[in-house]
Amino acid sequence: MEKYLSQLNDAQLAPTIQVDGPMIIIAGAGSGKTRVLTYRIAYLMSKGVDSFNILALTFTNKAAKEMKGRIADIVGDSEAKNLWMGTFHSVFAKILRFEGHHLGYPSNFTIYDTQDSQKLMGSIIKEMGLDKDIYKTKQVYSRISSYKNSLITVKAYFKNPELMEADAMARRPRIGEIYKEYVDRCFKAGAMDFDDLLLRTNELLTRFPNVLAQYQNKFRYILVDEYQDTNHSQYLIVRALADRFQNICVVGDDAQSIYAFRGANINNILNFQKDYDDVKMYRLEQNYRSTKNIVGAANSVIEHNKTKLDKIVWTANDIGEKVIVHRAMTDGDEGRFVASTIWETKMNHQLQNSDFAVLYRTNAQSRAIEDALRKRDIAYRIYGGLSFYQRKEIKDVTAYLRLILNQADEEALKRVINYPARGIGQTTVDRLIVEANASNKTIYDVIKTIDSISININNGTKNKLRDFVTLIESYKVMNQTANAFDLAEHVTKTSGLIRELGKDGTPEGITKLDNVQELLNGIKDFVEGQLELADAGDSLAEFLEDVALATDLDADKGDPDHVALMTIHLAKGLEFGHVFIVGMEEDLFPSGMSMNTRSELEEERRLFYVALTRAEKQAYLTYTLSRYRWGKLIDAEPSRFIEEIDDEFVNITTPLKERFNPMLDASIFGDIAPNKVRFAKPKTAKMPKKKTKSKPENFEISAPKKMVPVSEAESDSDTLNTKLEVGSKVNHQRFGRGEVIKLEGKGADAKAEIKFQKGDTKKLLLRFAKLQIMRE
Ligand SMILES: Nc1ncnc2c1ncn2[C@@H]1O[C@H](COP(=O)(O)OP(=O)(O)OP(=O)(O)O)[C@@H](O)[C@H]1O
Ligand SMILES: [Mg+2]
Repeated sequence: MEKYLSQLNDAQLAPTIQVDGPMIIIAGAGSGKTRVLTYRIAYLMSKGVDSFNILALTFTNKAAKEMKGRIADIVGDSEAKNLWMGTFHSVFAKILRFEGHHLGYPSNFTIYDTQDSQKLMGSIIKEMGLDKDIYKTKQVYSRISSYKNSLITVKAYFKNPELMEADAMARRPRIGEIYKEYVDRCFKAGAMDFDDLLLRTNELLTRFPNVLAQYQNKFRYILVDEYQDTNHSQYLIVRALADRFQNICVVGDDAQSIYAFRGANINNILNFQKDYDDVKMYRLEQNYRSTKNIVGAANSVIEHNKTKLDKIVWTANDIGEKVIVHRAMTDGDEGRFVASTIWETKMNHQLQNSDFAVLYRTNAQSRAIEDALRKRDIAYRIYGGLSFYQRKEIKDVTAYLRLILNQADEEALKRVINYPARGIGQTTVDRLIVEANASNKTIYDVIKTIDSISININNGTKNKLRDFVTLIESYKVMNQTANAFDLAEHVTKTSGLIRELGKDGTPEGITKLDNVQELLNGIKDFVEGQLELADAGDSLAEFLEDVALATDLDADKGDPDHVALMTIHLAKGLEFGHVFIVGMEEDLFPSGMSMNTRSELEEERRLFYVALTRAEKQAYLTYTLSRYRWGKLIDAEPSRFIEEIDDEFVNITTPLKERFNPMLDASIFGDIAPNKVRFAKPKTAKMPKKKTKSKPENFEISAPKKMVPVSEAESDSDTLNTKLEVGSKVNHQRFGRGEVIKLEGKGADAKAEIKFQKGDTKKLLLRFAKLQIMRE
């Protein structure tokens, strides 16, 4: 048997080595679904399935990358490279590059990200003279997006009186017209938005049976992770592709379906058995990720949902610590609790920042946490905010690159036509747009033929427009021979972009310049990676596709040792040693907007289940008594979800006031970051060599000849005395036996430097070190 298969339990092994036919694995969090999917791919290849014939769809590009890396470890790099693996969006963007021409798209079509789409929608709303307070861009965008994901095309929309009526009732009777104009404009610009990547793939596979047959043959084995969160459009694509060979393996957990608000349909997983013949169903029950307490807590929560499949999740892992529930006064206090706990835990267990994650319901909650982490000098990273590639300076550079590839790209052109400023004003651009719409040409073509048309633009401006076209044409020429990096560097210099950013000497300006440099580095890496593959191909086009589909979760930028901050939605599928779920308050989590129906509330509960099950060792739940929301301090109440956890798995700590402790309270440090305090030279550097007079207060001594844990902070002070001295023999939970070589600090601040038998010397805060003292 292949060696890697021994890393699976029997229940996992069965679906892994089941080669043919439709199959579904429904199992709880942390039970190895993703591992099975990964190993199954390696197994298929070992059984002679050609790597070119396998398609694996994951929830994030990061997950695909990790999976591919793992498979490469088993089957070797060169084979793993042939696998088609990625998110629905990235895989189908790739197919549309090859096949989009059937639908009238150029192979170099642009992908509009959400920002581009919303900008275009905003300008259409403006051009149509609609009230922007009623036709709010974001709302119109999400409405149209939901039509697209339900495969309601413009044509279908206008055939459906109910939809039209619903929009009219919502005081937006002209949504249909906006929809039509938006679709036309994207098409004319040679652009697809995110929803198009699925909608057009569906259109392609439905309208062109030959194309469908070709991809059915190619993807003989299809695997889908996180199947519970597929939407209707994704569902149809998978069904169509798997229809011929029916070698489809989907894995998921109905209890982790959390994207209904974005069109995910839980019925896709519930009805899978009806969709195919002879579906093999597998269940995994053993959780390998979390402690018994975490698994127990998560199970007891999800029990409260009525709509669910019955599942068993158990673990053979340690019992671990109970889930800690902490009450804070305000969101500021909550942040300080998180930061100080991370700091102490790191110190006492010699952990990394990357062992911690802070999860929240809404992005707005990150600010208080960030402030507190910054004060303590703890490196963190926010995932899912504005991604690197969505920053203005980066979008400006990529807009030039997009325009070089596709001059029809309206959003790219509008971005750079007067940036850096070259005297082409908004009025001119508006006139160009009107002319382009009237003559059904692209804006770029209008400019190119500016001499032969009648347009109200003065000669001076016409010259500037001509210069702009000449500049872009010169880049196009360069693109035929130069690689993407050389081209991009040339563009940033000669377009005046770098000069423009350089004028701004503020720290923000400098950061922007650094970001542009970082982008260039990224392009360089990309190009070099491609050269390695001996596939220099159309490197610019591929780079831009990666950029358009990159989410912030995918970018591995900066110091990897950081605390991860993200919404729970984004944390799906991930795992961390220690997880803080903050803002456990009614109206926030569950969200105030999701308490009207049982199904909404149950989705919130599933979200909480996802959050809890990210933790391996320790989960913390925090709530506040009052919190700033919408600019006001409002009273908060603990979330109902806290009470839903069985008592045996939680430890509801005493209120903050009673826990007051100078060591933990950031205010006592003023501006000094505590981790600097930690490294500062102690004032009491010269400790007596032998019997020390200093008595760390919070320290309890064990009975003679017995190993007794030293109590923690809350110990009764009467029992706190110490005979601990230099030379004492101690035992530490993690580091084992050692000898005290130095003592310093007093009271809550007392530390001991201990030389452990394993060779390390560590300085530990006695208050939390849980030392056991060996007395002879
Ligand atoms: N048989 C096993 N032996 C040891 N570790 C395992 C085994 N199966 C899974 N694991 C580990 O347990 C953790 C959870 O596995 P995995 O991420 O595959 O679970 P999952 O079911 O996909 O979870 P989620 O529902 O959160 O996506 C991972 O760290 C994985 O490496
Ligand atoms: Mg998984």
